[in-house]
Amino acid sequence: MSATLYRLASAPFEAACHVGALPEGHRARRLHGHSYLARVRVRHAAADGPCDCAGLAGRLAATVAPLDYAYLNDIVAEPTDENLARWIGARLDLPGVAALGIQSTPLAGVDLDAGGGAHVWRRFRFEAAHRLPHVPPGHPCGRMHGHGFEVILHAQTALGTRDLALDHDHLAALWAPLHAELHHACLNDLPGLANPTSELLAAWIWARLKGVLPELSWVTVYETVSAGCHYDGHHYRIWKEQRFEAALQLTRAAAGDPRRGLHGHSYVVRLHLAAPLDTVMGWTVDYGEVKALFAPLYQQIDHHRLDALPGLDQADPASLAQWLRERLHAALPALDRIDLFETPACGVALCWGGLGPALPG
Ligand SMILES: Nc1nc2c(c(=O)[nH]1)N=C([C@H](O)[C@H](O)COP(=O)(O)OP(=O)(O)OP(=O)(O)O)CN2
Repeated sequence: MSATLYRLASAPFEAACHVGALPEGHRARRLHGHSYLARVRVRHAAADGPCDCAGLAGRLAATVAPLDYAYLNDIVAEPTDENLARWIGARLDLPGVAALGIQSTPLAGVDLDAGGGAHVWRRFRFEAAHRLPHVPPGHPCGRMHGHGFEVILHAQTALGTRDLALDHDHLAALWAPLHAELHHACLNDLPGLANPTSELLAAWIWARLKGVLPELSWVTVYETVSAGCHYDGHHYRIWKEQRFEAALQLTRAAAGDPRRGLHGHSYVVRLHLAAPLDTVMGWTVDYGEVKALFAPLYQQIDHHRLDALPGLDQADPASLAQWLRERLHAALPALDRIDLFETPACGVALCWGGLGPALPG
């Protein structure tokens, strides 16, 4: 199956603003400040040459530099997240931009797609207990345990020429009654959540909100910091994330590029899988099983020199993601996307499933 490769990059900036486009009395009409993060996802074709995600991260950082420690209203008349994303997109001036996003806090942001759509998201957290009643004896999730769950509500809407797609506060207001039910609860005790897997929790939240939020496009549930599930009303997609530490040398980098010499990174790899729900277990694929099936490959890359691995003489993120795909597809047939970050600011997403790339990433 052919795959689509995206370069992913992000760049932070600190800035002050006030947003007059919001209704009278809204707190963001007052002068305030944010630690912003700009994010971009750019489609990369073989004809584009080497897939240099660090180059993209550098270009994005240079593009947002005029916004750093600035009063944004001097630069963008109405500095909503949507307008900041437009401003950055126009100056980045790159072909193949699939999404350009701004998060004004770690809890909220918006991504603009190439078709003029706005994808608004807001992150929430609740602390709860649960156990999974149908797992085999001895499975750790069969015991009563708990998590600091995180949920992202995603809303997709056409933006047109508007300054603002949807106020994040609207998502927060709709979430509030669910938070009251879920926070400090035992999920198994809630009606409809007798088997509270991430998948069934995401579907439960979807069923509760879709009627009052027609723009709802995905619900994301982070069960732990490293694993979670997306649900869009039809499809379940899960991910499992792992970190690894490795060295490499990019012998084909341009003359003078320090990456021609030995260097290293703390990598993050995120494996995404799309599969139908197992109606007995209430999940798609067990996160623990994904980790176990990845383990033999993980042992080859963690605390190793990547360019010494058989079949991987250039260990740039795109080549490494492809290398992992070739070695994982037999063990994990539901795998349909691999995200690989060499730093928090730069990486790739290799996607070959029928569904578009789901956030995060
Ligand atoms: N597809 C699903 N798989 C699993 C679910 C689930 O809801 N859907 N739930 C669990 C457990 O509840 C467990 O607490 C979380 O799983 P896991 O990522 O395996 O937990 P760890 O944090 O312990 O993982 P490590 O990476 O090994 O630290 C299991 N599977």
